[in-house]
Amino acid sequence: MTVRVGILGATGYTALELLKILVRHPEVEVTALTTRQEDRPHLSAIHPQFHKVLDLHLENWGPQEVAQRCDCVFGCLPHAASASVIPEFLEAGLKVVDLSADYRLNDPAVYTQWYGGEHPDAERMKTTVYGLPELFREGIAEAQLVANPGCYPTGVSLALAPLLKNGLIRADGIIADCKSGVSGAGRTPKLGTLYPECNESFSAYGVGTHRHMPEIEQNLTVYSGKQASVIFTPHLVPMDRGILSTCYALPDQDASEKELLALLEETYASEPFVRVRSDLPATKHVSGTNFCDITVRRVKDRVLTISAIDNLIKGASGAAVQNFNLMYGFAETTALL
Ligand SMILES: NC(=O)C1=CN([C@@H]2O[C@H](COP(=O)(O)OP(=O)(O)OC[C@H]3O[C@@H](n4cnc5c(N)ncnc54)[C@H](OP(=O)(O)O)[C@@H]3O)[C@@H](O)[C@H]2O)C=CC1
Ligand SMILES: CC(=O)N[C@@H](CCC(=O)OP(=O)(O)O)C(=O)O
Repeated sequence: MTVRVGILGATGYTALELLKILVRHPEVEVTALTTRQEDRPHLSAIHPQFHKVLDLHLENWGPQEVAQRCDCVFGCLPHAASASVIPEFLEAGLKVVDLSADYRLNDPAVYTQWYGGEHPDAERMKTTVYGLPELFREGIAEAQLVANPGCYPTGVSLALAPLLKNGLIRADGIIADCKSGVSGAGRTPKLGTLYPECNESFSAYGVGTHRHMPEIEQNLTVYSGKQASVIFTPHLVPMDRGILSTCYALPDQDASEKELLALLEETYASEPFVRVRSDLPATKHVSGTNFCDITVRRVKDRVLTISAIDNLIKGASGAAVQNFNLMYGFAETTALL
């Protein structure tokens, strides 16, 4: 079976990583790439990596033109822009994996509080399946629309959720201290991601206000059944890619480091993309892969988790293909290992 795939927002970084994976996918033919540019740029002019690999032009197509050529689309658009077009693809019968934040939260009021403005498709967001298979596999295979998780919430939730659910850490007082490479901010130019602004500099941003805080809390709360409260602080690190998340939690039971590690190992024993390890994860160990590496430590009166992902792969495009594989009944690891 060949699935005809389109990518919306094909000039960006997540689209680039998606294409690198999809050209290796035996069941996929890429048939549409969109941009707002009017001059039909060739793919190799936008992403020179595909010179003599994929002979396609990017087109300023709307949903109807894309829907005629595709069975499934990956949405690589900014939030709000995404939800303004996705309903048309769903009405045309296509499957959609949305990499934006538009369908991740399940409460429209929380969306309005953190993203501003009314959600353009509020009823649908309440019931959209959240595509983090290791924690919420149920429903992905049958879903027409899957909300791909945020990059920071992926690393943090995979590390903390099993410990919380099993009563090993408390739901209150959690701190998630996270560092991201600059590609996390996308390819669209911004002052803060210009080379002289971010090179040789390490800075916090979005302190107390970052929109991934409610997404992390939602994941932990839904998975564990306990109302989680998290202080999330992201930092920008002068590297291309990768996220390292160090999380601090109060123990709920006096479990040893060995017991904490054993719980994580047991939880993820059959998960191909989560590697629980006793040594310390690093972004370099997962760069270019769909792995999330996790460890856990007891330090004084705290439990610490440390996890590493590639923001563009397990934090975005790799996870999107993992969801796509589940939605079409392909082996979950297809094109990803
Ligand atoms: N970068 C990352 O690590 C991660 C990103 N994400 C999310 O994935 C999505 C894509 O991210 P990323 O690829 O990094 O972003 P980029 O900025 O690299 O690319 C986004 C693309 O969307 C198009 N676009 C921008 N604004 C609009 C608009 N108003 N209407 C329609 N199209 C628009 C642009 O294409 P053009 O100008 O050619 O029209 C642009 O190339 C975002 O929602 C992002 O938040 C999620 C997880 C991780
Ligand atoms: C370094 C950097 O800027 N990272 C981005 C990551 C967000 C992202 O891409 O996720 P969404 O899909 O939820 O927007 C940020 O903090 O906004």
